[in-house]
Amino acid sequence: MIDQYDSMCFACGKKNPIGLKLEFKKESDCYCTVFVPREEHQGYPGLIHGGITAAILDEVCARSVFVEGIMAFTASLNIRYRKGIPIGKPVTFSSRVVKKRGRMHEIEARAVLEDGSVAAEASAKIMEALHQEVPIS
Ligand SMILES: CCCCCCCCCC(=O)SCCNC(=O)CCNC(=O)[C@H](O)C(C)(C)COP(=O)(O)OP(=O)(O)OC[C@H]1O[C@@H](n2cnc3c(N)ncnc32)[C@H](O)[C@@H]1OP(=O)(O)O
Repeated sequence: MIDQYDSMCFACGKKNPIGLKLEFKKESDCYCTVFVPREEHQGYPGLIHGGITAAILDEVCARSVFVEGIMAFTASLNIRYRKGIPIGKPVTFSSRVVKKRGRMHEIEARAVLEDGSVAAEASAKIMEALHQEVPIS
């Protein structure tokens, strides 16, 4: 069912022709995806556009709630860009839940380069929707 639901998502939709087609996996205490930026994701020459980084950080945060079968929206997203992310090299984006209070999930995420250095960090507030109509099992 999730495939049907997310087919046109810019970040993860398998049918979105201009999408990033990210695939995610859940590990013990985090949720992650690996992305290799291409030239069309560039801002300054040789470096990924910060908006693409933001989109992936947003996705890895919100989706970590969504995969639990909870319809939720990003209420806020704060990013610290520490290093430029080069085109053509794998970047690992991961998130973890820090706190949950009521409908609000506080999530932290990071983008890590091949050499293990942190290129970007994010903190997000992901709010459960009032009407939970998520067509996933
Ligand atoms: C398809 C498969 C892929 C799935 C992954 C998709 C990933 C995509 C993730 C996204 O990018 S979602 C798109 C970007 N986000 C949005 O478009 C959300 C737009 N905003 C909203 O829909 C609503 O504002 C929102 C659902 C976030 C909250 O509205 P509600 O009506 O549910 O809550 P309300 O505004 O009444 O606030 C409830 C409480 O939370 C508090 N609150 C709301 N936003 C807050 C915030 N940002 N920070 C702190 N507190 C906040 C608010 O003050 C209040 O506190 P109290 O209960 O104490 O009064």
